[in-house]
Amino acid sequence: MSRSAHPAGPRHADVLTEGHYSAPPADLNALDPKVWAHTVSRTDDGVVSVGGMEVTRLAEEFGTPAYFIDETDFRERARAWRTAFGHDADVFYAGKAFLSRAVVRWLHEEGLNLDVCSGGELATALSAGMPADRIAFHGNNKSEEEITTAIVSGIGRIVLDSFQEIVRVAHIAQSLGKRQRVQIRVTVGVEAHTHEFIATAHEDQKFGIALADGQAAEAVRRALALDGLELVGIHSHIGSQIFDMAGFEVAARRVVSLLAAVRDEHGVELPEIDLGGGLGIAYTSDDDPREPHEIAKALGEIVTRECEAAKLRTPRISVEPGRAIVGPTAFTLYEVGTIKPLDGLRTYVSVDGGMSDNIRTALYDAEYSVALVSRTSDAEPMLVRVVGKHCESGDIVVKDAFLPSDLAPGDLIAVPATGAYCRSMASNYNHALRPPVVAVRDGEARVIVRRETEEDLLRLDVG
Ligand SMILES: Cc1ncc(COP(=O)(O)O)c(C=O)c1O
Ligand SMILES: N[C@@H](CCCC[NH3+])C(=O)O
Repeated sequence: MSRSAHPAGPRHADVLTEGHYSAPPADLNALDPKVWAHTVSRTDDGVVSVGGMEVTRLAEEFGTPAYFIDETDFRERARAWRTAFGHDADVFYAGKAFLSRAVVRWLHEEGLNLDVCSGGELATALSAGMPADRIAFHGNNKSEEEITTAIVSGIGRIVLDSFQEIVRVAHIAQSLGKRQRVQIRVTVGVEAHTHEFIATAHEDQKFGIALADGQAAEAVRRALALDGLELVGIHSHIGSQIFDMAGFEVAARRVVSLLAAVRDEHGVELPEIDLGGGLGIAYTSDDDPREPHEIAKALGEIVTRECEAAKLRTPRISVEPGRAIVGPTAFTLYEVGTIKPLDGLRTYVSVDGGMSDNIRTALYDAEYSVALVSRTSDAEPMLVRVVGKHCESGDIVVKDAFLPSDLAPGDLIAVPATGAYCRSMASNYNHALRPPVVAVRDGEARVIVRRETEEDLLRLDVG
């Protein structure tokens, strides 16, 4: 990302902080469709609307901070993934990105499957009517209780993450008189180009069983020998917020070579491979994500080519996009509070939320965009840092951005692309009340996850 001098005069931000900022956009009132949900636009009076509802009205009715999710956009993106992969592949939405019962129903209606990674996500999915056989269960440390519940519910597959878990799941399934469909998660030894904390295919991290040193082959050997397991495939997930397809290509190639090795050793052709999620989205105008049909085509071609070369039947492919479906469909609406210009640096704009509703900036140095949405402005751009109200100097929502210099307390600003890993990673730090998620569609808004109350907090405090 390029750096530029601050338009309003001499600034020392370049030397004094690690912030990265582009030149201010030509038009601060413009909303880049790359980062905003599909139905977001400005009305003639300058107020931003989503799903046919103006944010000023939404703020009045639902308060701030709040997440607004564009249901039409969510459904369109889910459908685009399903149709891109067609009948020969399955799309499992990764519930960790954001899960609620309404979301489960939308997914079910749009024909997607679901990946869960905890008993809580499984309970949410089942309670909203997702058929158990369309659910996959992930995690590096599933409890015996979670495994039992999953098997009893008739879950479609459990993704085995370690040697110990192979034995554990087999034992539980057998004691329940069942044979559980499973995949083995392997680490293919790829360094995905993303933040260290969200890269998962290199060896020195907690997920999966390494392909290296014959470990994955040994895991297959053990799984095939256990009566409680029906080994149906191999799983790889290389990390998250990735734009470069090269890592997926290497992963696909290595997984197919394991399938060939399994066929050669055991005479068994495993019928499935899962290539995980991890596809990046646009958080700022500098990001250029790929469309689902491009991704589907690229992955399908590699797998087919590699299988032909290895004389294998092409396995059924599945993928697990989370962020790429839900991320762009929501924004967080905040009310501006204190505005503090720091001479020679930037202006700190405090909002009524912060790291409790979006931890990603503090955790991953994530970049976001921001816009004034309750009105337009022709004022000069000012370099801002949007910060929350928590007791941390790292409580930053948007590290570097431009907002109009006439910004005032009471204005509404919105941060787009907060559908993934914001509400799902929200916390009660400083006893913050987690914001609601409001679904907007065709001029109607309804709460799908309500705002927390002080009673909710106190209910857990039984001392
Ligand atoms: C196993 C697995 N599948 C799918 C996902 C979803 O990733 P993303 O939201 O980046 O698509 C994750 C999270 O990174 C994951 O760990
Ligand atoms: N929570 C991460 C992604 C990790 C996904 C789970 N493996 C994020 O916000 O980007």
